[in-house]
Amino acid sequence: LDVHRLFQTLGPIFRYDVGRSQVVSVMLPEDAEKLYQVESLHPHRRLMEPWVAHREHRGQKRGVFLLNGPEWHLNRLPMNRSVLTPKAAQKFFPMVDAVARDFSAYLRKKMLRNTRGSLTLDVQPSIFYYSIEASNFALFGERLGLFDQNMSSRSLNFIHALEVMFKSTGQLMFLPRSLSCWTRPQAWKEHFEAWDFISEYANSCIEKVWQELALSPHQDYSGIVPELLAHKGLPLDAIKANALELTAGSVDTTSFTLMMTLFELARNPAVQRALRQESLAAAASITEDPHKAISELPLLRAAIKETLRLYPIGSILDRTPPSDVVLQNYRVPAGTSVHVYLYSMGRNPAVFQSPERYNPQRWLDERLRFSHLAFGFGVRQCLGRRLAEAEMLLLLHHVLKSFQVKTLLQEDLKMAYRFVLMPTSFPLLTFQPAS
Ligand code: HEC
Ligand SMILES: C[C@@H](NS(C)(=O)=O)c1cncc(N2C(=O)c3ccc(Cl)cc3C2(C)C)c1
Repeated sequence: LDVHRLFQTLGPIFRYDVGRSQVVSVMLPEDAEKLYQVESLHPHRRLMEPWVAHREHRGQKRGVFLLNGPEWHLNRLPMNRSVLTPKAAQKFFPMVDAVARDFSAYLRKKMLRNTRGSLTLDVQPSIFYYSIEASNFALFGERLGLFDQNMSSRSLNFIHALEVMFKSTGQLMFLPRSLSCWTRPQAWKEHFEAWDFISEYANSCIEKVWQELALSPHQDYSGIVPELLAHKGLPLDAIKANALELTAGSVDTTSFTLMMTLFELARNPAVQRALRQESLAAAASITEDPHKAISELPLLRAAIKETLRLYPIGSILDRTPPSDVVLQNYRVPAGTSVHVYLYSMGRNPAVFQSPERYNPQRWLDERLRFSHLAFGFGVRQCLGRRLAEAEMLLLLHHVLKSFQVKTLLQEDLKMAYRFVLMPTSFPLLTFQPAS
């Protein structure tokens, strides 16, 4: 938010020094496009030092997020095949769909317990459980049953470990370790403990699938990680490192985007009604083939883009261009770290008309060039994009088809940057059968 104010006083580009390193900050689509045009086959991102420190301390390999250069490329290609291609999506959409339907049934069951036939709750725990349940099923082919029993302690501990890891990341990522190990020793301790739990959680999921496949080689598709293990496109320790990123990276990202979408739909009933109509019309064909949600729900896809415009959970794109690049008439030398601020881009009236309005239709009406950057750009864009879209599209489709969501709160929510951009608090939402 400070950077957002800086752009308003300094203009669309500025440079600041953090210790020894310089960062150039931009927020216009044209500058993001220039970075895309000069990037190499292995686009370079500055690494998250606290995360790398943990991997080195534990002698663990790194996943694609923490790699650069040829090693990144060697990992990214087999990962794309199992996670990002339409062929892969065709296989895991039905698995996510089953979980989204269970979530909708779970809401209905709780609604029927209420004499007024409505359900008012803090939706955050339920949404977090949904994204863990859906991702675990798509990744490992196993249902955790989080909607059946009440809050399982193992998943609660996993969510808590992620929360501690993200919070300490936000505290440590802007300072060199040589400094922060003295100024924030407690944050480092919490950071490593959280990572140890997260790694153990993800590794136990992989060990179970590894053992099952070793004992009885399974022929047909049973999830993303079994596919990676069967294809042998990567050594086991590289698969473990990447599966850790997919497991841990699929919780807060989709959960907060879903929560912010439900909140905006609750305070924009006209938009919510239009989406309900679209979902009711598409319901039959999505029942027949859940992957059709991609083509049959254009307004809902636009609503997700609109949520990510106002609340980009990955709010800073980071590139180190391999050659000099001119941004806003300044020559930025090769090797300079450049940040693209999506929060400021999304709220810039020069880029989006009446930016404060939640208006998904804008994505269907206007030609918005290089303006949907919420998943990044180029070959280094978000690896989990298709799984994220599946989880968000299908949950919203099944919920909006059957229920209306309302809230008393009409004011904007205060957002905080804890590596993931997230709301500092979240209002009660009320679900009722769609009238
Ligand atoms: C299942 C895992 C997963 C999910 C879910 C996921 N991501 Fe990602 N995302 C990744 C990984 C892995 C990377 C690192 C890719 C790389 O560096 O090659 C990444 C990278 C990114 C980047 C940086 C891209 C770039 O060009 O530098 C952005 C932005 C991003 N994700 C946004 C999102 C958003 C927005 C969502 C959901 C609303 C999301 N991600 C959900 C796994 C995921
Ligand atoms: C929030 C946004 N930041 S970003 C990548 O744009 O700068 C983002 C987008 N997509 C995925 C993530 N991940 C996580 O949350 C996460 C947790 C633990 C691990 Cl081991 C790996 C991850 C990744 C980086 C996949 C984060």
